[in-house]
Amino acid sequence: MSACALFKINQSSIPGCVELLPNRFQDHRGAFVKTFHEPSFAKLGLETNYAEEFYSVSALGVIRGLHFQHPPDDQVKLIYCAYGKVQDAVVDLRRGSPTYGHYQVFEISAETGNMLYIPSGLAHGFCTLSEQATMMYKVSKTYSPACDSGIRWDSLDIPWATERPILSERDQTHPPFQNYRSPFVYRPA
Ligand SMILES: Cc1cn([C@H]2C[C@H](O)[C@@H](COP(=O)(O)OP(=O)(O)O[C@H]3O[C@@H](C)C(=O)[C@@H](O)[C@H]3O)O2)c(=O)[nH]c1=O
Repeated sequence: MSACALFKINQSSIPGCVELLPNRFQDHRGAFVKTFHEPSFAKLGLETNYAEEFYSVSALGVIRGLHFQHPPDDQVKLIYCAYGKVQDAVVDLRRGSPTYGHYQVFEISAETGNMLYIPSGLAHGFCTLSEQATMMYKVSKTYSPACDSGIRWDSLDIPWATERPILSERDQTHPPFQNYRSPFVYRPA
């Protein structure tokens, strides 16, 4: 684990993907958490330019994913859970990466306040573990329906918390990972 003044960093097994633990100021009113600080991100070598911010609200047992935007509108994502708890998963789609085709699973929760920094070239998805979960996103490129893509949530052996998830229609039609011809190429930092 490395640290800067505002964030502790846990490296994941997938190069470039890191878990951030922001400082949490707790008092008798509740908590105060800073989720983005440009100078700290710059010092940590993380993307500082975000083009959009959005959130989703999901019921227990929902899986959203596994999503990414392909080039030229590929995105870095910074995500956290503002309410509830999710099982989050990322998959490395970067050809030539030492972890190409590997996934990593994280538990992301409002209580822990942990965040995930997801570089371009990773597919992302999550399963809601609480009655409801609100997932917050900052992304480095705006939404591009033409580049918005996915691979099937169940095409790797990710140990999802549910076998019968609530899915969007679109998420039932993505190709499996094995059939996806990835345009992403790994570039070591
Ligand atoms: C992602 C997105 C969707 N939309 C629209 C399209 C659609 O009508 C509606 C819901 O879209 P989706 O079903 O794709 O929403 P959702 O399944 O929540 O998509 C998200 O999933 C997670 C796992 C991610 O990693 C995100 O980047 C994003 O892809 O919102 C936008 O207008 N802008 C956006 O940036």
